[in-house]
Amino acid sequence: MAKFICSLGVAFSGIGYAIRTQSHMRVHMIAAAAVCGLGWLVSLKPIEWAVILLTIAVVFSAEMMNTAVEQAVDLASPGIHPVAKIAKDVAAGAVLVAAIIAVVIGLLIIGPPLWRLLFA
Ligand SMILES: Nc1ncnc2c1ncn2[C@@H]1O[C@H](COP(=O)(O)OP(=O)(O)OP(=O)(O)O)[C@@H](O)[C@H]1O
Repeated sequence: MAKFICSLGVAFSGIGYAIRTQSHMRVHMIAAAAVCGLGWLVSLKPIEWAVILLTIAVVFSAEMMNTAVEQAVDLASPGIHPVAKIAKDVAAGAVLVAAIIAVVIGLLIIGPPLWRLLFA
């Protein structure tokens, strides 16, 4: 049990580090809060909330994995190296893919009811 609590502690510490140091992480959090607010406004169904929350989790996780890759690469290769560049660029690409898909999912799920609420 103590080991589990310790693992939770280090995981929360990792989340805190990402929020404190990564401006993109804070942008994702603001976007997630805005999406949740809009979801509440249009009264999403439980399954729609599930998809939105899963999407938010994927984006947050991708950003945190990107941060982990950046730190590991800086530790392993403090100098400029083409392989270090590839590792960081691919990790950043993963965040971009997740963020683009998240925007598409948000538009598909929240777009139609929001449109009706505003213009119908
Ligand atoms: N050691 C390196 N060798 C070669 N290129 C690097 C190296 N470190 C960073 N780069 C290049 O600079 C880019 C930015 O790297 P950096 O570590 O500054 O990330 P960042 O801008 O802090 O990313 P984020 O904004 O997500 O935190 C990388 O995607 C890569 O193209």
